[in-house]
Amino acid sequence: MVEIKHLPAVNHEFPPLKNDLILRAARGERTERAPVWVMRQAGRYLPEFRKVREHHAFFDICQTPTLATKITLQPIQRYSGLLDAAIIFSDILVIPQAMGMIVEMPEGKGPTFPQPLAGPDDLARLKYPVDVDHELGYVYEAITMTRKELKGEVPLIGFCGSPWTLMAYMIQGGGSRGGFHSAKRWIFQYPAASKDLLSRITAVCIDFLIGQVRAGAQLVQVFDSWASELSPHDFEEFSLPYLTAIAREVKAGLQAESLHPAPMILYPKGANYALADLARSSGYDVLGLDWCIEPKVARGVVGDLVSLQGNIDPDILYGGREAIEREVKRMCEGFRSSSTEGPKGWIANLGHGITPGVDPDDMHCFLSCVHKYSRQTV
Ligand SMILES: Cc1c2[nH]c(c1CCC(=O)O)Cc1[nH]c(c(CCC(=O)O)c1C)Cc1[nH]c(c(CCC(=O)O)c1C)Cc1[nH]c(c(C)c1CCC(=O)O)C2
Repeated sequence: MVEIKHLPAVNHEFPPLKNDLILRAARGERTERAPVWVMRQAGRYLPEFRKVREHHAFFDICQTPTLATKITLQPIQRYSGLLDAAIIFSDILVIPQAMGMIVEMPEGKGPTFPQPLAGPDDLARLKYPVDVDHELGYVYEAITMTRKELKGEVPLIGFCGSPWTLMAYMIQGGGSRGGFHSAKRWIFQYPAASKDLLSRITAVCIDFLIGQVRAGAQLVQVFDSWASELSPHDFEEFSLPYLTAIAREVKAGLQAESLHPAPMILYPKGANYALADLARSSGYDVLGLDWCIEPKVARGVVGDLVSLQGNIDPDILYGGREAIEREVKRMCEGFRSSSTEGPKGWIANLGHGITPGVDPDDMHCFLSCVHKYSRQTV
């Protein structure tokens, strides 16, 4: 059982936590089996989500705490006893909205910014400074409500996008389909303005993550989903310093307010070349892996400095039950530190978010297989 040593400044009454597996794994401890959750576990592959979505616009759901709570709980209820964490229903793009940008989410089309940032002069259009608690207070409300409704079954994860990934959307104006050429052009043509923008986003991320913990989040994850667009050199210049600042300032902020020292997870998709540096000096407790690196190689690179999360290819969920079982078994063996003991410092997950076409029963199979194959054998 996890003991919350410091009383939060906002003293919410939350039910006692019954399953702290993910918190222990995040702290690098050995666990009797791997805790498991799945990125985008509350979303379009679930018919119960699509049903709610039929009646509400995407960001209306995010901004309505009762609806966000209901959807956050959907996978926890459907996969009763199989998931070891909930992630608050929201989106990384609420930060650009808080900074004054319009973001739309037309059904089935992905995010759209009608007026993306065209050049450095457009930075003047952004709110500055941003009153994060005011702009994103609805996320905090959803977190507090969800934490109560979870009744201590599993911990609740809060999150935000990384500065680089958010900058990429704010300039590109949409999803990944057309590539991120405009955003990349900024870092080469306007490096100073790019850094100005990255610093502004970083400040919002810091306040937002601290606010989420204050509201009841027990872990936080930073999604650098488009780290894969950057060369190792550019990652070091345009992503890493901002990620590091977030970890440092969030931890300092939590300590200053005597808040729960929520473990911090970084998911730097496609930046496996940076794992050694990230483990040594980024300040995150857990590094999320995509599927392009073998677990044993990743562990070899990071040593015991951090916990790891991941990392099965999400498309394995389209491969049928036999393939799911075979590949989960292989993943569990890859993360095992000895042939008999349970895993140490490992949170099982996919290597990226679950995709909309997955059959929810195949997700069930994935979760059950993690329970079965990650268990200690003595
Ligand atoms: C890049 C990114 C985004 N959003 C997010 C990321 C990082 C994770 C990743 O890399 O996949 C993060 C995110 N988005 C959503 C959540 C909460 C749900 C959960 O994780 O369980 C989380 C953690 C809901 C969502 N975010 C979105 C939906 C579908 C929206 C709809 O119903 O139309 C949901 C449930 C829309 C969204 N939002 C975004 C895209 C590219 C899309 C369209 C593609 C897609 O659907 O995956 C931006």
